[in-house]
Amino acid sequence: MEGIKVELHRDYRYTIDVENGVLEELERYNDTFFRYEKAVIITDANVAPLYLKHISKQISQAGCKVHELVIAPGEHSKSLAKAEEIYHHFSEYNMTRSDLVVALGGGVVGDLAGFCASTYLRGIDFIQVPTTLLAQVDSSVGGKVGVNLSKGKNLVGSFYQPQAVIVDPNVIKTLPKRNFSEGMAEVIKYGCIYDKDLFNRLYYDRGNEIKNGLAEIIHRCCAIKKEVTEEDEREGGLRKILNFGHTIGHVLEAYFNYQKFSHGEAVAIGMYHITVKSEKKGITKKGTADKIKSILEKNDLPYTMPYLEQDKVEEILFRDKKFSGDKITLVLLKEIGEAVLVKMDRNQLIEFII
Ligand SMILES: NC(=O)c1ccc[n+]([C@@H]2O[C@H](COP(=O)([O-])OP(=O)(O)OC[C@H]3O[C@@H](n4cnc5c(N)ncnc54)[C@H](O)[C@@H]3O)[C@@H](O)[C@H]2O)c1
Ligand SMILES: O=C(O)C(=O)C[C@@H](O)[C@H](O)[C@H](O)COP(=O)(O)O
Ligand SMILES: [Zn+2]
Repeated sequence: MEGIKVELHRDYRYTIDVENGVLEELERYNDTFFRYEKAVIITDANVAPLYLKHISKQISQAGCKVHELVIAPGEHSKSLAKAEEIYHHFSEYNMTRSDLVVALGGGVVGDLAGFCASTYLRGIDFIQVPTTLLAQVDSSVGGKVGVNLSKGKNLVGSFYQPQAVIVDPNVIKTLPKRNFSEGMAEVIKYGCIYDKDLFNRLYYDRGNEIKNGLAEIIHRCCAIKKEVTEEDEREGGLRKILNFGHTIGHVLEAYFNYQKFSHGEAVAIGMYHITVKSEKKGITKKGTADKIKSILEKNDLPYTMPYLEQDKVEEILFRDKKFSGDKITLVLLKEIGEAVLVKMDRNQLIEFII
């Protein structure tokens, strides 16, 4: 019998607006909000007192009934237990497929709210309003949503694109310094894997230039992520480069039960450590790791690998999503601005990590 062809078109589009003050002018999105009967804004307890009231009012004024859900801040909220709580709230609010979820917060809120939106009723539209630097340059774009398990980062999730991403760099003014540095780790990542000019800008920056030019830097990072995810939405190949530093980073986060290192800090250590190793193996141009270290130091990010017990590391490491069978694709640098994907087995991987 002849095979049955199912041809699904993927002409899905969304806009990422990066603009200082855009949250003050949310009425620009009235037509979008008006399409929905109800909206549930999910945020955390640090962001709520700063921005929730204002956003809630703006969305209600567009004619959409608003519910507010405030979760505890921190990585531990990115869990199946929290997702289940949120599903119960959705059902109390009688959410239907003509309603909307708004993720107002950092990467934790975005990943969790996006995951709930992608799974409740098999999918409700959602909009990302990222409020950390990390979320503005990375997590709000590209559609990876999910939650952690104690055994590993983002082990449960899906690819589910937002309807819009609304980025107001002004909100970064209230972000604590440590959280700003965490976002810089992902900015540095983009420089390492894709954009030598961006890397050099960070490398030669003497202080205020980055902060003064933040909107432009956020815009550049979103544009890079757009290019990569448009070419490879579901991480079949190219998209893996966005995982530079993350193989080690995710191990560090889970190893210490998401308490010692934040995501950005763990990725910072991962980028430096893997580059030191790949320089030694002759894959990366000499001097690259030192350059990365210098930018990490300047941004108050860690780079030293803590002591880790090998069997505990292996238990987490071998669940990395870049494994296919017994081979993993590791993201390394050829030089600054150019990533390479290298396939290796478990033993070779251990050599890179320990
Ligand atoms: N989906 C993706 O593609 C992707 C990409 C990168 C990272 N991530 C995920 O993102 C998460 C990390 O995100 P994060 O670094 O934004 O952490 P986060 O969401 O925990 O936010 C960091 C802290 O900043 C506070 N905060 C947020 N906005 C603020 C503001 N404007 N003013 C004051 N305080 C504010 C939060 O309450 C929190 O305490 C991790 O779970 C990581 O795995 C996902
Ligand atoms: O969008 C991507 O693709 C990334 O890898 C971006 C990463 O910065 C991000 O931390 C992502 O959540 C990692 O995804 P995972 O699939 O490795 O868990
Ligand atoms: Zn990341």
